[in-house]
Amino acid sequence: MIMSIQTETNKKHQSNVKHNKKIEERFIYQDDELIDKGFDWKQFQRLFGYMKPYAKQLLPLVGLMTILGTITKLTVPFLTSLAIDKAIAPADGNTSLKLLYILSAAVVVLYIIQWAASVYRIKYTNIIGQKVIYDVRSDLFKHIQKLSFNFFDKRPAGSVLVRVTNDVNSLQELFTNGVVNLMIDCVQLVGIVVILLLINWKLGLAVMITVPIMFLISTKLRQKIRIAWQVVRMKNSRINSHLNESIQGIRVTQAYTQEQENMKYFDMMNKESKKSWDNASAMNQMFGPLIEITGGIGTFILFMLGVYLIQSGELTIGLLVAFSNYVGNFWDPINRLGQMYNQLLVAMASSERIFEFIDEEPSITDKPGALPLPTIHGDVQFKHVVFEYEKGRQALKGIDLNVQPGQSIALVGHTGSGKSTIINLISRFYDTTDGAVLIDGHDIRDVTVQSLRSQVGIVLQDTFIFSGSIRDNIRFGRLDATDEEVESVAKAVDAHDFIMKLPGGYNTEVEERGGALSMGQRQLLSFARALLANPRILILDEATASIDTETELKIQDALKVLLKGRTSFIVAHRLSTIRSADNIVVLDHGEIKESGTHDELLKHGGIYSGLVEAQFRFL
Ligand SMILES: Nc1ncnc2c1ncn2[C@@H]1O[C@H](COP(=O)(O)OP(=O)(O)OP(=O)(O)O)[C@@H](O)[C@H]1O
Repeated sequence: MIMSIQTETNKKHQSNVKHNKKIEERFIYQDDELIDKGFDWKQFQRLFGYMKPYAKQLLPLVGLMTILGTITKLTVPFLTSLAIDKAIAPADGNTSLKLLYILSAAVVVLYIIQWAASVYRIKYTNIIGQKVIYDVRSDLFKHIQKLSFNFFDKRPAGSVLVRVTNDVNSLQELFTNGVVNLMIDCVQLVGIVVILLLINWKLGLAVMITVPIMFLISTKLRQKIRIAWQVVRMKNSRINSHLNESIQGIRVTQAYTQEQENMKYFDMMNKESKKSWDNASAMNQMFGPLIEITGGIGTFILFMLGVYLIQSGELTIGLLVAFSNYVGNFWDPINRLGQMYNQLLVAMASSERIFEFIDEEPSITDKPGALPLPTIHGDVQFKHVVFEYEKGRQALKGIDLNVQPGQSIALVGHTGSGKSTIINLISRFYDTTDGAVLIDGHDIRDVTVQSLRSQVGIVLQDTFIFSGSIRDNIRFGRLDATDEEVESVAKAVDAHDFIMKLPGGYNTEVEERGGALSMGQRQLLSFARALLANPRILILDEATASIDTETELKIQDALKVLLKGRTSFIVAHRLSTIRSADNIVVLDHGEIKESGTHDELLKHGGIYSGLVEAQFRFL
C-alpha cells in the first residue's frame, strides 16, 4: 500500500515536471538584438543633427576652451626643457635661479589657465549634452504618444520603456563627454605630432612606429569589450521589463502566491546580469596593461635612440625630457580615440533603436486637406463595416447600424463578439478594413482626428487615474475648466460627498491608477471627467466588477445624468443599464444578430433572452 502511494506521488511529481515549463521559458520578453554594425554616416549625421541648434552658440566656446587648454598643457613640457637646458644644467655651466623662478611661475600660471579652460569647457559641453538628450527624449516621447493602438498591441510596455530610458541614456555619455573628448584628443594629437617632429623628426618618427599597433589593439579589443557591454545592457533591460511587469501585476502575483516563482526568475536574470558584467569588466581590465606594454616599447625606443642622439649632439637632455613628456601625453588620446570610436558605435546602435520608433508612422493620421468636424448633433452610422486586427481574422463582419442623435445603444454579446471593437472604431483608434463609420454624415476618416476625438467622450472599464490631485484628474476632461465647474460636475454625478470626506478634499493627491480609491469611487470620478468634457457622443465600457448596492444605485443615477441628451454606446454588463437603453444591439462573432428593446428581444427568445436568463442565474 505504502509502495503504491509513493509511486502515485512520484507519478504526480513527474507529470508536474512534465507540465511545468522551465522558469526561463515562462516569461518571454522581447530582447533588443545586439547591434554590431559598422559606422553609418547617414545615421551619424542624423544623430549629430540634434546638436545643430546649439552648435553655433556653444561649440565655438567649447572649441576655444579646448584649444586654450591644449596649448597651455603642451607648453609645460617645453618650459620644463628650458628650465633644464637654460637654468638648471646649461651647456655653459651658468645656472640661473632667477630664470628657474620665472619658468616655475609661468608653469603655475599655465596650470591655472588650463584649469579654468577645463571648468568652462565641461560646463558648456554639459549644457550641449543635456539639451541634446532633452530633445531626443522629448521627440521620442512626443512621437510615442501619437502612435496608434496597433503599435502598442504589438509591443509590451516594458520594451517601450527601455527605449526611452536605457537607449537615451546611452547617448548621454556620447554627447556629454564623448564629443568633447574627441575634440580635445584630436587637437592634442595634432599638436603633439607637430611638436615631436619639430624637436627631432627622427626620434619623432621612431616613436610613432608603435601608433598603428596601439590603434589596432585599441579598436579590435574595444570591439569585443563593446559587445560585452551591450550584453550587459540587454540583460539589464530584461530586468527592467520583468520589474515593470512584476510591479504592474503585483496584486495577481500575491493573490496566487507566485512570489517565489517570480523571485526565482528575477534571481536568474540578476545572476546573468552580474555574470555579463564580470565578463565585460574582465575584458576591460585586459585593455590597460596591453596599452601600457605598447607604450613601454615606445619609451624603450625613445631612450635608446634619444641617448644616441644626445651623444651625437642632435638633442639636449632638456629636450629629451620634454620629448618623453610629450610622448607620455601622446598615448592617452590614442587610447581614448579607440574608446571613443566604440562609444560612438554603441550610441549609434541605441540611436538606431530610437529612430526606429521615431520613424514609425502612426497609422491613424489626418488625411491631406482634412477639415475639422463641425459641432455635431450625434448621428452615427456604420455602413457595412468590416474590421480585422490581424489579416484574415475578421473581428467585425459587415456591421450596419443607424443611430439617431441622443439615442442610447447598449452593445451586448458573448465575450469576444466584437463590442469593444465597435467602440474603438467610433473614436477612430483603428480604421475600418472595409465599409465606413459616419458621424453626422461625415466619414470620420475625412475629418481631423483631434476634432473627432474632442467630441467623443470615453469612459473605460479600467478607469485610469493619473497621479496628481482629484481635481486635476477630473479636469483631465477639459483642461481649462474652472474649480467651480469641476465641483459642479462632481456634484452632478454624486462624487462630491466622498471627495469632501477625503483628507484633502479635491486637493487629495492620488497615486497612479488611484490605488487608494474604491472601484465605485474611481468610476464616479471618470463619469465626472467625461461630463466635464461634455461630448455629444459618449462611449461607455461598463465595469464588470460588482460593487455594493448603495454605490451601484449612485452609479445608476450618475449614469442617467451623464447620458442625458447624448448619443451613447454602452458596452453593457448590468441589466438595469441595458433595460433603459433605447436600442439593444446583440453581437455574435462579429455580426449583429438581434436588435430592439428589452421587451421585444425577450419576446423574440433568441441570444438576448438566453443572456438575460444566464445573468439572472448568476445574480
Ligand atoms: N488588439 C487586438 N489584436 C488582435 N485581436 C484582437 C484585439 N482585440 C480584440 N481582438 C479580437 O477581436 C475579437 C473581438 O474582440 P472584442 O474585444 O471586440 O470583443 P468584446 O465583445 O468586446 O469582448 P469582451 O466582452 O470580452 O470585452 C476577438 O476575437 C478578439 O480576440
